[in-house]
Amino acid sequence: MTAVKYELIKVCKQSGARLGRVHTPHGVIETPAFMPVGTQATVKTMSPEELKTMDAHIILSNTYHLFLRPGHDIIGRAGGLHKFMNWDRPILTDSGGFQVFSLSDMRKITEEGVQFRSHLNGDKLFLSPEKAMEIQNALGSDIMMAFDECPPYPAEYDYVKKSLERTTRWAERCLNSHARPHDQGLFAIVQGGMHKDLRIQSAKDLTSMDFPGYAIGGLSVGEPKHLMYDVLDYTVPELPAGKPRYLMGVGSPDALIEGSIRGVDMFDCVLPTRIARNGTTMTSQGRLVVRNAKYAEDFGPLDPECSCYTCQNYSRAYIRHLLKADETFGIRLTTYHNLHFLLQLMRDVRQAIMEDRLLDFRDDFFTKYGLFDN
Ligand SMILES: CC(C)(C)OC(=O)NCc1c[nH]c2nc(N)[nH]c(=O)c12
Ligand SMILES: [Zn+2]
Repeated sequence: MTAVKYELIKVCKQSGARLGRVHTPHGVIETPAFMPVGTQATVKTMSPEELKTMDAHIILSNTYHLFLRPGHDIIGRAGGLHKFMNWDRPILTDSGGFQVFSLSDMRKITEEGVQFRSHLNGDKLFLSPEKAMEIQNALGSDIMMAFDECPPYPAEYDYVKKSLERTTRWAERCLNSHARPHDQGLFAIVQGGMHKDLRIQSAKDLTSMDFPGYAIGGLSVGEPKHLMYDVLDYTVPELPAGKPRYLMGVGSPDALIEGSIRGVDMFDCVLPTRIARNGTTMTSQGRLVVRNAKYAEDFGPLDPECSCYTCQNYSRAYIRHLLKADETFGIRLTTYHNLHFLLQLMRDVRQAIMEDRLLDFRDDFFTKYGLFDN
């Protein structure tokens, strides 16, 4: 019995987007959902209480990083990741495959798995489907990701085909080796680059194994956005309507809306936390770089339409001062606002689906956010 179940609530009559719920051992996720990223067992500078105040239903963490430091065995002995980081809502852990390819060099891929050197101390390490399952079981995440290869972009057709076929074999090994002591859900990851026939082959092979959910990997890797949307247009329909669809690494406001319209239910992205650290914020009027000198005496909030803690209590001038003075509180304020902005955007998307008007919502949002300019 898998304790991760998708409940389809309704389909938007105007856009075809879905409103749903993902039930997990640690609670329910309203979808479409944005998942804040907490790679090293923390959503940078945010406390669990602040994440609950902005009503994040689920956060991400990462097998590769936690395997390297502090070690999944320590976290296991601490009682698992929920206890270790004091987060009692759902956690999704990425499988580490992607991070090996993007973070460490000196790596060697074989059918068995991937040999690589730690990007921290150069230690020779090895990750395989079985190892990735062992680590995620020790972490006790509610949703685990299968061990996959995210091919570089662009990549040769033959390489992408060989890679997706190995990713499918790896997914099967995860399913078979995946003992679910915590009733964890295991999502497979569809690959296939930007090739329609390969994406459909990957989706068909994986859905024939009946996973509790399906992720779409290998996108948002530098391809133009319209190409990502084309891939979604022909890949999402290959996935079962009764299971969640998770688009990995995607999180700009326009991509969250366009992905929801194409039937995606879950998203994650480091964007809101990463750009916050260099003083870039997302507001209803578009991006605002609060470090800019023009805000030195701007005593208004980051976003006049935002109800978050940052916008209720602090001015652009104050936040700019903190960032210029390298005061950590400044990054906490921009991070809090950016995460709240995307979580609020997804609440508005869910409301628009409920009222069958998501396409109208998209047009209004894009006009205000200045997305028709670029
Ligand atoms: C470049 C960024 C990170 C924005 O996006 C991607 O690389 N997108 C793809 C991606 C993100 N996270 C993944 N995890 C796994 N297992 N596999 C993947 O393909 C991906
Ligand atoms: Zn705000």
